[in-house]
Formats: sequence, structure tokens, C-alpha cells
Amino acid sequence: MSTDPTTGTTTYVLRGARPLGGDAVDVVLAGGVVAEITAAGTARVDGATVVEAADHVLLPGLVDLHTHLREPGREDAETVASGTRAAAVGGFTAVHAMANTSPVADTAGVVEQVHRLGEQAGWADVHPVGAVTVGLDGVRLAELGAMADSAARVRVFSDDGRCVHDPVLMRRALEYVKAFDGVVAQHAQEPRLTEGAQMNEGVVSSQVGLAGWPAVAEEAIIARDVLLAEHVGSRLHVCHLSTAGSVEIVRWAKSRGIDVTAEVTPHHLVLTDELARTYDPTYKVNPPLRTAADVEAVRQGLADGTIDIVATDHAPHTREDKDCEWGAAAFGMTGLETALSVVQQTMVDTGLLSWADVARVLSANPARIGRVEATQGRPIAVGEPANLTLVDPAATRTIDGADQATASANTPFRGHELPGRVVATFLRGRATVLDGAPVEAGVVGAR
Ligand SMILES: NC(=O)N[C@@H](CC(=O)O)C(=O)O
Ligand SMILES: [Zn+2]
Ligand SMILES: [Zn+2]
Repeated sequence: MSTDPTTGTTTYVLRGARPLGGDAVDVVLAGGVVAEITAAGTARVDGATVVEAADHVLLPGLVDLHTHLREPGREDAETVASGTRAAAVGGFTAVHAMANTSPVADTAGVVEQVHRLGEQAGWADVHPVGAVTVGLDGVRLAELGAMADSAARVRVFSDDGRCVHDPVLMRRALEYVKAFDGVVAQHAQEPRLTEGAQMNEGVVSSQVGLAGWPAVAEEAIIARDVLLAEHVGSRLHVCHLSTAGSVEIVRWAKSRGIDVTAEVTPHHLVLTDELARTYDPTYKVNPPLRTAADVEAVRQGLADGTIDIVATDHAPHTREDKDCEWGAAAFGMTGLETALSVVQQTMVDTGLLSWADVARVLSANPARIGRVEATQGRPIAVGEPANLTLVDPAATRTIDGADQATASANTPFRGHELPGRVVATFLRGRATVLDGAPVEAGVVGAR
């Protein structure tokens, strides 16, 4: 990890903040770390910038294990700079950038480029995900070791967007990453069972006449992969789990002691396949939006720890790729700027998770799975790096879409009133967001 030359230039006092939703305190950020935590209203403020934080929840900076930044190759949809700026606005201090770029992030050169672009932009730590197979073609293993040893220190490997469906390749990938404590993050989609699939297979797909995508196409791969992970004694991560059956399989695998972790996206925590009735491709996503029963099951799975994390699967697409008929549109929806609000709405305001749990599923756990826990997802304590997010949980906002920081407009939450607002984000003590707005100064030309 390179050091940030702008660290600690300003001292901040977060006055009256509630770490993890607990009692109010003053939190002083100086020199890039949490310098002091004192009783509310007692921190010395001379020379410091005071952030009024009464009734605001202070969380460790959020960590996204699953972000599509689109650079290199599709800078018309997103760049590392625009995507990480959106991440900061959403409260994130680190993102894992998926490998399905053009060229694919399957060499040390590409992952180092993405890592460097992240450092230059300065909005959040960017940890590139390396492809499992060359060109995501599912045929030959990529240079996993070279990516792990590169300056980008890759620990997460994924062909996301595609499934590593050859069981022999999957087995070899799981075996290979053990050498450097890596993890294979699988996009679980049986390709033969999903040929031409457009949405969840069920009542709605038969009524609207779109080709269905059965739950078993996801569940069959997860079942196979947890058995493979057990067999070779390796670590597996399941991307964007979306069905009740998938929750059951992961629960069973964990009860057997298999080293598997799983993520759910914010959209799968609240949206259902009923939205396909609109034929609006904003709601077209991989894996597809499922049924209300699946939504209930993934919420319960997240609440009971079967599902370890929420990951955004932020998948920006240009208007040309989305403003067309359903069948021709790209799969994917944006998510960085709405993730925390959706988690508050579906999990906190419903009593399923506490704010301390939110810190676990959106920060500590993803940091640990991605092996960046030395710097991210830390406890809020004196001496720890000041990667922090300040949230006003009482605020509400109506999502516009046009006013977002992401370069793309494909949010499925346009028009939704969501609770909570990220007031400030700090990356190693430097504000990337203040008063809910990105802080441009100190970024451009800072290094
Ligand atoms: N989620 C999506 O619908 N799309 C992702 C790929 C993926 O996450 O599988 C994308 O890259 O656009
Ligand atoms: Zn995927
Ligand atoms: Zn993805």
C-alpha cells in the first residue's frame, strides 16, 4: 500500500458521532488516524475542522468486494475515477474492481494499471480482481501468481460476468490460489441452463414471455463449488447469491466447516421479478431479480450470518446499452451510491441488523475476504487508520439518477424514497465527501 502524501493535513473533530450506533462521542482525526475519542462535546477544536455529527452513525469506511469500474475499455460507461468518486459518495473507502474489462484484467500489467489509476484518482483504495481464466474464456488459467505478486497484490480472482463452469479448471484455480491465500469468487451460473435467459424463470416470466433463468442454474454451481472447495481445502466466495435454495446450500456448507463466504447485492434484498412486467431494462440484471420468497430468504441469510457480506455489483452501462428493448439490453445496475440506504431500509429499519452488524457486512467482512483487513474494515479505535463513514440515518432522499456521481444512469432506485444519507467519508483522515458532496480539492493534481 503506498502512502498518501495528503494524509493528515487537516484535523477533524466529528462532534457527537455515534460509533456503530452506540453512545455519542467526539472523534478526532489527525495524521491519517483516529487520534482521540472523548466524551461528546469535550474534544478541543482549536485549529480543527468541526463536523457536526449529533445523531449521526459512524461506521468504518465501507468496502465493496464487487464493483465494475469499466476501465480499461468502456470509459464511456465508467472510469476508475468516476466509479471511485461514486464509491466515496456512497460511503466506500475501498472497492474491488472486477476483471471483466477490455482488455481483461488477466495479467500483472492490467491489474497494476487499474491499481495505479485508483491511486491517482484518490477517492478510494482500488483493489483489482484478477481474472481466473485468460480473457475470461474459461479455457486456460490466467497468471494468478503473477497478479498476486504484482504491485496490485491481487487476492480475489473471478471471471465475473461468466461462470468458471469447467469443473477441472475450477478445481485447479481453487488449488492454485491457496499458495497466496487467495480466493476464487464465482459467478454461479450454469451456462447450458441459462442459454438465452432474460429474467428469473417463474410465474412472471411465463406471463411476460421472456426466457426464464431457473434458480437451479445458480444453485447447481454453488453446490458443486462448495464440494470442490471442501475437496481441495480451499477458500470459495459466492458472488451475488440470489435464491432461497442458494442460501440453504451455503448454510449447509458452513455447517460442514467448508471455507465458503457469500455475498448478496442490495437490489436482491428488495427488488423482485415483478419489475420485469414493465419491460424496462433498468431491471435486467445478472443474476436476475427473483421472487418475494427469495428476497425474504436472502434477508434472513444475511441476518443469521449465512451470507457474509453485501456487495454492490455496481454495473454501470451507457444509455445505448440500456435504452433499448429488454432482450437487447445489457445486464446490470448501478449500486454504489444507494447500497447503504438499501441496507438501512431492508435490514436496519426492519430490525434484522444493528449498525454494528452493518459495519460487519459492509466493511469488516469484505475487507477480510479480500485480505485488505490490515488497513480497511478496522475497529473505530484510537490509532486505527481513519477510514470512516458518517451517516445521517434520519435523513431521507428521493433517488434521481441524473444527480449521481457515477457516469451511468442505470439505477433501479430512481424515484424511490430511501432512508439515510452519507454525510462524510474519510480516507486515511482525508475527507473525500463532506456535507454529502464529493471533495474535489486535494484530489486533482495532489500527486
Ligand atoms: N451483474 C450484471 O448484470 N452485470 C455485470 C456482470 C456480472 O456481475 O455478472 C456486468 O459486468 O455488467
Ligand atoms: Zn456476476
Ligand atoms: Zn459483477
